[in-house]
Amino acid sequence: MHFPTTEHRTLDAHAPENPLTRYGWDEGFAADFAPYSARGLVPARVVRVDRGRCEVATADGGGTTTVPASFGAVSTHDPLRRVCTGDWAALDPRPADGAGASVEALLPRRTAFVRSASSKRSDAQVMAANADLAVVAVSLSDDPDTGRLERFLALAWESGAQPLLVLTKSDLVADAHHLVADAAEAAPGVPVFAVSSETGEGLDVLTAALAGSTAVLIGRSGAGKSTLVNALVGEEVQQVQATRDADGKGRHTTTRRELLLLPGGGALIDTPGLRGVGLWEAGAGVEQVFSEIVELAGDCRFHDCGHVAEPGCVVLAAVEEGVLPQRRLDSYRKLLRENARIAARTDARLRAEQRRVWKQRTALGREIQERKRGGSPRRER
Ligand SMILES: Nc1nc2c(ncn2[C@@H]2O[C@H](COP(=O)(O)OP(=O)(O)OP(=O)(O)O)[C@@H](O)[C@H]2O)c(=O)[nH]1
Ligand SMILES: [Zn+2]
Repeated sequence: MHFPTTEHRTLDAHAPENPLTRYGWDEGFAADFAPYSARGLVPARVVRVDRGRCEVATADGGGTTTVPASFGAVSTHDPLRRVCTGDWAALDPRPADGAGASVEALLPRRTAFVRSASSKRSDAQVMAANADLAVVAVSLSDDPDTGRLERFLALAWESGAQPLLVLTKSDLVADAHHLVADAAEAAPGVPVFAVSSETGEGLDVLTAALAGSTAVLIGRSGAGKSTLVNALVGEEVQQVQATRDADGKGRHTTTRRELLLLPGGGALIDTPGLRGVGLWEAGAGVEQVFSEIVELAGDCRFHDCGHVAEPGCVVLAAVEEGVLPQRRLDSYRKLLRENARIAARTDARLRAEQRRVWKQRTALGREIQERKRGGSPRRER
């Protein structure tokens, strides 16, 4: 049978698929969105944030729209509440005042990949929202740095997404098998893939693992992330992207921290190479990375055992018996300490913020008192 393409569409018995399904829209998000639908708002996925503007994909038309990244009545200084790539936004497509479309609210994030913005400051930075998978890319050609891998995995777990470990550049090593085994030891509960973007080895398996999910790709600079993204996205999608540009020029470079659709299904959020990653309140993530130690620790005599020299310490016994590598225990302690330091810094920041709010309130209180006494307020608020 042969149908002309247009007729084929109208004859199709199935309801047309919501274009946002490709972007990860599902029943759960639809349920969260119901109150916004009632207000005439439409769902949109943030595919890119850049200098106060964000690019969003909506259900109508094949393209994306650029709207201001700020939202809500109150502008917030809390970085965790800023629009970020992967967010689901409630968009007002046609505000009454005739202004352009705007973001009115964000759906609650299922997951958030957060790191501290710099090692010196206690700022959090959300790199990606609503990723189902957190793909940690590590090059097989680099000297293995298990400590760094464990740190990346702690962040990945902490995001709430399921971590995957992708060992890149497999074409550069003769025997990847033992390297894969070493990495797997540091990554309990994490599926491990060895791939080469050069030869294509392992890409089909990875493509299948990513299908139907939103994944965020993280890893240090030079790990081969861009090359992997290009290999996974392929020529075809780049062209689709190019033709949908309004000016018809198209983009030929991959913009970092952009949500890209994969031809095999699913979406991928690329992030810029992280020279180092600071943990951000990653206590739960650290416990996940060292789940075998946490499990052992449940049998230590003291429930607050530090696994240093305590009697009846099952963790130390496991090291003694050669079941648990000493390196793993050292690494665990190191990341716990680092996380505690960051938590303390965050507390200090919160205290400072509370002081500021308290000062404002006192000033406001004074103003009200003065007004009651008939004095004029000292400043407009
Ligand atoms: N042989 C080989 N080289 C690769 C492979 N993947 C990436 N490379 C090379 O590794 C280098 C770094 O790759 P990129 O893709 O730029 O790494 P990146 O992780 O995106 O780095 P940043 O952009 O700094 O975050 C480049 O010279 C790539 O050509 C691979 O599978 N095999
Ligand atoms: Zn112990």
